[in-house]
Amino acid sequence: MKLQQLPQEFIAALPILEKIEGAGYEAYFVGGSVRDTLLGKPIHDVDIATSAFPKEVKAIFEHTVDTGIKHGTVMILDQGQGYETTTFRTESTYTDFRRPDEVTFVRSLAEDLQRRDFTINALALKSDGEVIDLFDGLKDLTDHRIRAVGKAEERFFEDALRMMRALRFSSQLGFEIEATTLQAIQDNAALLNNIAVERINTEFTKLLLGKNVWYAILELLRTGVHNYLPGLENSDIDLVGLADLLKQEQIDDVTVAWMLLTFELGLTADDAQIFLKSWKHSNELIKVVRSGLRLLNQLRIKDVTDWQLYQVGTAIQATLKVLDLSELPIESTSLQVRYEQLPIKEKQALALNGGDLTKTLALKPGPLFGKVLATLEYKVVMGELANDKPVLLKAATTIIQKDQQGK
Ligand SMILES: Nc1ccn([C@@H]2O[C@H](COP(=O)(O)OP(=O)(O)OP(=O)(O)O)[C@@H](O)[C@H]2O)c(=O)n1
Ligand SMILES: [Mg+2]
Repeated sequence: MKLQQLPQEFIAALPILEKIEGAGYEAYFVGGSVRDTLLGKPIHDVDIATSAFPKEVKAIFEHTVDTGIKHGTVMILDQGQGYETTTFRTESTYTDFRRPDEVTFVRSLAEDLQRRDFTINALALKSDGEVIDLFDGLKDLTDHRIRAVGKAEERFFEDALRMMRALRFSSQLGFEIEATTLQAIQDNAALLNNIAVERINTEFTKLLLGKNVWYAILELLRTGVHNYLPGLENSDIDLVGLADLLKQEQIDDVTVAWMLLTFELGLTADDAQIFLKSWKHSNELIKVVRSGLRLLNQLRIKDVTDWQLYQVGTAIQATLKVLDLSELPIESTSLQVRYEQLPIKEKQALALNGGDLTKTLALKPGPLFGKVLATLEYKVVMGELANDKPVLLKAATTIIQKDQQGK
C-alpha cells in the first residue's frame, strides 16, 4: 500500500529520511504516528527507525543529542525540531519483564518490527509513502483489532506493561482485543507486579480518558488485570458500576477521571489520598480530588450548605463534571449557579483582613485573631454578614468583646 498524501509533520521530516538514505542506509517512520496517520488522526511525535548505527547517524548530521544512546536512540535537531531516531534492534534476553538485558543493533527492519508490541504499531512508512506491513497490521487497523505481533506471551514477557497498553489502545481507539492476545493477558497479568507504578499510571489514565473506556474496563476485569493495580483488587462491583456510567461518555480531564474513580470506589477524602499516593499522583491532583470528594460524599447524603460549596474552591469545575458523570440524581447547573453567587470565592476577597484587625481594633496576632477572621469568613459566605468593611469591623468588635467576657 502506498500513501499518496503525507501529513505535514512527516513532510517536514522527509529530508531527514532522505539524508539517511543518501548515506546508504534505510530509514522509516514507525510507531504511533504511522498508525494514527492511517486512522486519519492527528499525530504528535514522529519516530524514525534506521539501519544506521548511532555512531553512523551522528556522522551524517551536524546537530544531534544522545537522548538514549545505549538503546540506540539519537535525537536529530533540524529547523528547531527534534526527531528521535532509533537504530533497528532486537532485545535478546529479558529477566525482569521490563527492560532488555541487552540491546542488539541489527540492519534488518523486519527484525526490528518483529519485537514491537501490536501489529497496528508494527507498521513502517518509507519516504516514498510505501507502507511496510509484515504482520497484517493494516487489516487489523481496518477490522479494529489489537493483536500482538507473533506470540503474545513472548511480547508480554519482554515488557509486561504491554498488557496495560493493549487495554489502553482498546479504550482510545475503540478496538477489540483479539482472543489469543486477550487470553495471554489473562494468563500473565501477574507480571504487572514487575512494572513501575508510574508507567502503569500513564497507561491507566489514558485508558480512563479513552472513548471506549467502558469496554476497556470490562476487559480489564475479565482478564483480572485490576487485581494487579494498586487499590483496585476486589473492586469488581465498583468498576462495573463505573463502566456502566461511562457507556455513552468520554472523560476529557485527568483530574475528573481520578475523582470519578475514587468516588465510585466509595472512598473518603483521606482514603482517596492514600489510594492516589499509591499510584504516585501529584500533590496537586490529590488536593483537588480531596476537595471534590468531600462535597460529592456530602451530596450523596443530603444537600450541601453554601459553606461546603465554598470550601471546594478551585476544584469546583472538576467536581461538577464528576457529579454529572456520576449516578447522583443532582443537576450540576443549580450548584454551579449557587457557587457563582457566593459573596466571596476565597479568603482574600474578605473586605477585612488581619491588618485591619491590628490597626483599627488593636488586636494582636494569636488564637483570637484567627478565630475572628474565620468567623467573619463563615458568616459572609453564609450570607449572614455583608462583605463590607464597617459591617465586618463591627462584627469583629462584638466577637472580641464576647470572647473577653467569656474569659
Ligand atoms: N512497550 C512498548 C512500547 C512501545 N513499543 C513500540 O514503540 C512504538 C512507540 O511507542 P510509544 O510512543 O510509547 O507508543 P505509541 O504506539 O506511539 O502510542 P502513542 O500515540 O500513545 O505515543 C510503539 O508504536 C511500538 O511500536 C513497543 O513495542 N512496546
Ligand atoms: Mg508515540
